[in-house]
Amino acid sequence: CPFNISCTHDNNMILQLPAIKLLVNQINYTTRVLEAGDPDNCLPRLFLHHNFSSLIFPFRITSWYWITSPQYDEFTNISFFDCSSLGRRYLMSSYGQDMVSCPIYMAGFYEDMVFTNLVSCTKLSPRDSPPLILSENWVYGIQQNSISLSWSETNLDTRCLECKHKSKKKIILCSAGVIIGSMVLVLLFGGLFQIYRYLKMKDEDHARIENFLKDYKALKPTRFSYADIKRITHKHKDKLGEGAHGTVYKGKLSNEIQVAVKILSNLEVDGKDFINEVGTMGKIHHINVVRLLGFCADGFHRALVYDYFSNGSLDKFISPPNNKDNFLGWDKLQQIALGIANGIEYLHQGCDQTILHFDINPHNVMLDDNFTPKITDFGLAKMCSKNQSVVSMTAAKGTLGYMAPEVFSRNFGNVSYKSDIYSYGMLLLEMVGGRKNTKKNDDEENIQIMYPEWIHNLLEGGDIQISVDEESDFKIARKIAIVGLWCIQWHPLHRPTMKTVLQMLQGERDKLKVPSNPFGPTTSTNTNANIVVERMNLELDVIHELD
Ligand SMILES: Nc1ncnc2c1ncn2[C@@H]1O[C@H](COP(=O)(O)OP(=O)(O)OP(=O)(O)O)[C@@H](O)[C@H]1O
Repeated sequence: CPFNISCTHDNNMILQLPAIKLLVNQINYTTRVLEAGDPDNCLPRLFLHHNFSSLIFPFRITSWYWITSPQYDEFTNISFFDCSSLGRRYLMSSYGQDMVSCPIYMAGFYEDMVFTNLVSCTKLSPRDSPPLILSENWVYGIQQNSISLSWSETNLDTRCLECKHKSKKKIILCSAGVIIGSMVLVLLFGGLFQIYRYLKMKDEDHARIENFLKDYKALKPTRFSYADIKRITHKHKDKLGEGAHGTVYKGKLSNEIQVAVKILSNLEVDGKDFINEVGTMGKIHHINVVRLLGFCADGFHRALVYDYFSNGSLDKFISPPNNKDNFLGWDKLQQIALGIANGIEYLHQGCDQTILHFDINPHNVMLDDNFTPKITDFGLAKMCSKNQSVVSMTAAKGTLGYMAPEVFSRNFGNVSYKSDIYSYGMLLLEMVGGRKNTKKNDDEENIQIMYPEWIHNLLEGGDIQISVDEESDFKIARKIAIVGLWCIQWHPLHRPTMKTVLQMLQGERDKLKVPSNPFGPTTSTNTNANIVVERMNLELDVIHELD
């Protein structure tokens, strides 16, 4: 269409022609005439500047009178006046009508200048356009802001004249449609999102379970072939050390985890240590217990695979505090003492069965990168039911210097979890004193076990061998020493449980009572006293093997 008819929101019909816009008052499709006006109420202005007939193409200007009786129509020369200085409603047209809001006045040849007050207006002479001659009826209509336009059936498609204005009903329907559509969309997307979330959750659940099962499997020690062990240790390339039961090598699992592999010596024919180690360590998990990652039982070859600890074992760090190279500091030593106590408490109380280690000593405590202690070497461990207070033992076992007296002889009482407490006490005293409680004789064969009497001297203020720079350090050293002394009481009944040990280590240090010196008041400045065999002169019971 060369023009456009649309409807405004206040239900007005607008005829948009290429250069001008007219307000349509009515359309008669039968007579093919529409009546229109200037939206600004000033049709004369459109005639002043433009060749009007070209502006309204394809419509033609027409008159109702002319349509009905053209013989009455008279044509006249047109003049234009600018009456803006008069203001509105002042001008009277020759037809006796008020002129409203249009400052331009279109006057016919016979216009009464005085009556219409045109003498007060300025006459305009349209420069570009030729002199305009219009019918009187048109002039009247134009002054009233109304003009009739006709179209011929041939040059206009009637569909172009249909108002595209949406009716209120349509708007309501449309809005309702949009709202309902949006709601349906929201519900649809909401539903889809819920389904997506549900599926995602299911996926995550599945992945979680898979990961759990993977971890769960990894928690159980893996069985390796000897070929695996050779591959893990790169054919025993990196030796970490050698103990009584075998040699330890550094290695790497396929997932780059560093491990320590203990290859048990073939001399160990009955394999009890191996069974003990796998049987106990495979079941337990605690921050202060070394994790057994795997084992190998392949023909005569037996091996145990543990987490690797770069700081090695605690014994490396037991040295007099004035040896600054290896000394960890009293705070760290206290943390280590607490960690080991936690580990032992877990073994005694935290599992289905009580696990007695029987070989607590500084060699069997590994230190991880943060110096968190990890108890290892469960070769001598024994599992017993929780309500079993006494353990039958067929032979003394453990490491000299840390073995409880009752493990040597029943004269001192029954073997029980208190035997581990004794070993732990000895370990504590070694940590405080930075010295061994065993001494090799000249022949290197006989090992003398020393009672750390020096500790009593220390606590009584007589020992000057521990160098502590600060008061707080001295308090830690004193606390560890007192707890150590309680743990190494001759009689198992007098030793505290691990729970009590933990309370003592965590509690206020000043409140701890020093246990009595088993040797009575002594004037000796000797820092060690020989235990059991020499001072107590006790006869040891022979413990018979039962099985
Ligand atoms: N998991 C580990 N990570 C790093 N080093 C380790 C690990 N286990 C053992 N070692 C080192 O290997 C060496 C030998 O250890 P092993 O436990 O065989 O002997 P031990 O504890 O010294 O003596 P024993 O056999 O009498 O218990 C030690 O120096 C120890 O520090």
